[in-house]
Amino acid sequence: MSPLDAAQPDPRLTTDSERNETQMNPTAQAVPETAVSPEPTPAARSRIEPIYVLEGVTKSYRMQGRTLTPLTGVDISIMPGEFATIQGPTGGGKSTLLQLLGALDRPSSGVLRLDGIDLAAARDGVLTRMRAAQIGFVFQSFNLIPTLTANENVNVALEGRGMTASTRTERVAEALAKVGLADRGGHRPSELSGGQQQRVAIARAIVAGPKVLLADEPTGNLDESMRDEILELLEGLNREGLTIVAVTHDSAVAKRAHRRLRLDGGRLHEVRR
Ligand SMILES: Nc1ncnc2c1ncn2[C@@H]1O[C@H](COP(=O)(O)OP(=O)(O)OP(=O)(O)O)[C@@H](O)[C@H]1O
Repeated sequence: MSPLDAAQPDPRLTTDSERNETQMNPTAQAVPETAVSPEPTPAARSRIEPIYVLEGVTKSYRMQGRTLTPLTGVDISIMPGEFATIQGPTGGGKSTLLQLLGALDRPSSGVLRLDGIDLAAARDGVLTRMRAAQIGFVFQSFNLIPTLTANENVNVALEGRGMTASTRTERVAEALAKVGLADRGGHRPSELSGGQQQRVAIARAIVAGPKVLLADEPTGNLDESMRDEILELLEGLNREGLTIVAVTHDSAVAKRAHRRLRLDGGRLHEVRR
């Protein structure tokens, strides 16, 4: 079974309230729309819940006596299986929004639900478990540990999950195979190209079977051909049902997404094609 096939929250990582939430709202665990075959009926479609719901999300930072508010009221729903990009001016709050979506920080006000759970109101432990069970992250600078091999870098994401060493080894091998690096597990980042390093980072992000991949400029450090390779990889993962939200300055990336969003003046707008 691939890690993406196992994209259900690990019951050992979920709280009672999360389990109740799942029982009360089974559609929150629905198979992503893009992975359903044949096409769901309109009635079935209406039962698929958004993976993210944001209502009036604001975020302020207090710095040296000044208050800065990069997000002034973000409203959006993202459905399971979507591939969305967020563009916008430098300093416009894109990374801030991605941090909120990734449960790395909380909104100052508003509602931000991931899979039915309001992250704005959740305790720290719930945010930690949501991050571990539901979310994978990819960054522009790959953020691999230089002294570790590709296998070891991917393995880091499975620490603390109560898996046996052999299960972890199997999962790591599956994830590296999925990103096309089955034969590079023993290589350190310095022995890999930029595109290959980003593939390792993507393997690390998907190895635990998240529902959502959040990417901050995933192709920002890559040349055009490597960018296209990474985009094809992300598109393939998305076709298998992974929801992807990527911040990007690159219109070529945004053009490949189902949904283009623009963050401007602290609010998120749909970009018409
Ligand atoms: N932890 C923080 N503390 C204080 N201010 C912050 C913090 N994080 C971000 N900011 C400020 O919030 C604003 C939005 O920053 P953010 O990094 O979200 O923008 P961005 O759209 O991702 O920018 P870029 O495209 O340049 O990466 C900036 O003015 C930034 O200085």
